[in-house]
Amino acid sequence: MDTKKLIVITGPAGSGKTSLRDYVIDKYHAAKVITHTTRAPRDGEQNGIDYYFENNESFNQLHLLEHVEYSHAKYGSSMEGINEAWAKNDLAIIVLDTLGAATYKEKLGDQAIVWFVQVNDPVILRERMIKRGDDIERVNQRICSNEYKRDIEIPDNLKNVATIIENNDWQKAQNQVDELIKTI
Ligand SMILES: Nc1ncnc2c1ncn2[C@@H]1O[C@H](COP(=O)(O)OP(=O)(O)OP(=O)(O)O)[C@@H](O)[C@H]1O
Ligand SMILES: Nc1nc2c(ncn2[C@@H]2O[C@H](COP(=O)(O)O)[C@@H](O)[C@H]2O)c(=O)[nH]1
Repeated sequence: MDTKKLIVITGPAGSGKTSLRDYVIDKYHAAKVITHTTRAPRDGEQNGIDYYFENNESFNQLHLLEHVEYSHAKYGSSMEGINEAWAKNDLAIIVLDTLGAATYKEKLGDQAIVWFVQVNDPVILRERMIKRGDDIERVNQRICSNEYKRDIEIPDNLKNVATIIENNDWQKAQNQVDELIKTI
């Protein structure tokens, strides 16, 4: 059995995927897989830490395992990125949209452990994004995007694959993650 595992965190924008990823990194020392995007950095985001920020030209030159468009920006991840993370720790972690999560499950099989983060009221998602400091126009544009609408609920192809993490309450979500980590 392969000892290297990849936790794939997916779910709606604002649900808390990145917060839970950082929790797993801080507490369990999982290695972060940094992905690439053409979207502009948010306040406080740093190149090479939060994302590799690309322009269209540099993005098109990357050798990616998968790539998607999400609310008018491009996102993509590479096998090199996964291997770099696995070189640091047998447990790696990546945040992806639901299309990417399905692709990883297909390509990595049991090595990919998929978690779908959700909240019980979508109104909370917008509030969290605004509170995070996101530009309101960009939040509104995102909410209108097909990708945002698609990822609000777990898609059929992930229903038998992903474990749902309820993130209405931060402490409860952390407790659920602690239990899940024990099963890996
Ligand atoms: N349980 C929670 N209760 C209240 N606020 C939360 C909770 N979990 C996360 N947050 C906050 O909500 C905001 C969005 O969280 P986060 O950035 O982790 O979401 P995300 O799913 O990664 O979003 P995106 O896909 O838009 O990048 C952050 O400001 C975070 O601190
Ligand atoms: N399929 C992929 N999805 C990715 C990748 N990197 C990030 N994401 C997902 O995109 C949306 C938007 O991200 P945001 O940081 O702008 O809020 C979100 O669902 C991310 O999980 C990737 O390389 N491939």
